[in-house]
Amino acid sequence: MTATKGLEGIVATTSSVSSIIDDTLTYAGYNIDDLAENASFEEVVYLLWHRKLPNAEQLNEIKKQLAENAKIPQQVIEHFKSYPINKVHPMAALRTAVSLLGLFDEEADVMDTEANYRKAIRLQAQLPIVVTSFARIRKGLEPVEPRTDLSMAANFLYTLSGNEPDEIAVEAFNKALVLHADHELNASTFTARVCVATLSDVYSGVTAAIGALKGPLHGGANEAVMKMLSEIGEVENAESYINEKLANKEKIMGFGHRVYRQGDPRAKHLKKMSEKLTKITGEPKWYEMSTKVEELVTSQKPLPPNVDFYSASVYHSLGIDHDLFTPIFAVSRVSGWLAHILEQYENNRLIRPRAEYVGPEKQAYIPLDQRG
Ligand SMILES: CC(=O)SCCNC(=O)CCNC(=O)[C@H](O)C(C)(C)COP(=O)(O)OP(=O)(O)OC[C@H]1O[C@@H](n2cnc3c(N)ncnc32)[C@H](O)[C@@H]1OP(=O)(O)O
Ligand SMILES: O=C([O-])CC(=O)C(=O)O
Repeated sequence: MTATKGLEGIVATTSSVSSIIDDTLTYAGYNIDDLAENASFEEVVYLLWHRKLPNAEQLNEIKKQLAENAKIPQQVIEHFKSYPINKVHPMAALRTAVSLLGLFDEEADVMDTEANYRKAIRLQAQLPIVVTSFARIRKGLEPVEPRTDLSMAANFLYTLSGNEPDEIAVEAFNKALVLHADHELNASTFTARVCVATLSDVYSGVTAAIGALKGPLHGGANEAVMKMLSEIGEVENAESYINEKLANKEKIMGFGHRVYRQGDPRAKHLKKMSEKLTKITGEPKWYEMSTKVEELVTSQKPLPPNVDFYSASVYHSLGIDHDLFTPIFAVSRVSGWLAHILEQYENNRLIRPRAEYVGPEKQAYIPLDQRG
């Protein structure tokens, strides 16, 4: 038995949710470029869960279900208020809140297909409101109730700021949600599948996935990118900053990918948005600095930017706090986690690989009083 470090190249399951073939990403066969230009996030949620685009009636139905289930229990709000609030990372709060939501869902442990679908709707609807409520409570503000007449993208921005967002912001945020929704067997999705393959419940699967997304080698990279850009500060500092990092063999956040070799197809959409939004906000330096960093990294290493790189300046331009970037990733990616969780239940087998043992062998037991 020989281990493959990081399971690179190992095909661990079949799936019809999304695919990455020859650097092309599709959701249920639909190219991400097409979806990014045309689809609403709600359509994508339906697509991932049903593997077909909804007709008008089906789209209205899922929108209605999501809108009707968006309010979060008061107990979650009270829980947030009890935290050492400024010391808690919003991803930790989200992870805890999803676990808590499970306590107030009477169907949490009901395992039939219909009940699991209803839980998927509730989680998809409530996650954005969990994030925006936490973001407001830590600033001493009351949560804003979601509106039933707004899209998911608009409702997120509305419940975050309390003001109805403009069309450009909603369009950009919707596109970001579409682009982050699913990505084959990434680390958090794999985590979710491993968890529910024990026949554990949907809340456990999503809680586990949030934990995996939090790390800076995965979803946490978008916050780390903004930290790096803030440290660089001005375009003219980029060269010395990046060269020093590369010379010290430090990783540049937002670059590289386990699967893509030629580049992440989502990055170009976020790059375009970054250019547009940073101009609108009068802070083009974030885009200029980002393109300079891209030029410096790619001229020295075969490491194109991934989805996390330009999303940082996009979210910053929308006025979003930097530590909410990864929770926003989760607000979108929960759609993919749920699609994979439902798919896992439909054709389940326990996921239990092997380890190549590299420890000492044939040890004789030493009584406690004889050990050094
Ligand atoms: C949504 C997402 O999860 S997208 C990914 C988000 N994560 C990041 O942006 C963090 C930065 N990137 C990385 O850490 C990696 O590229 C990963 C985690 C995305 C992929 O990792 P892996 O496929 O395991 O590649 P691994 O980390 O083994 O790197 C291979 C080589 O490339 C180098 N490398 C990989 N990424 C980077 C980077 N961003 N900056 C500098 N060097 C890098 C490594 O140092 C290593 O070099 P070596 O062979 O000389 O030791
Ligand atoms: O697929 C991966 O390894 C990481 C990624 O890009 C994602 O989850 O969107």
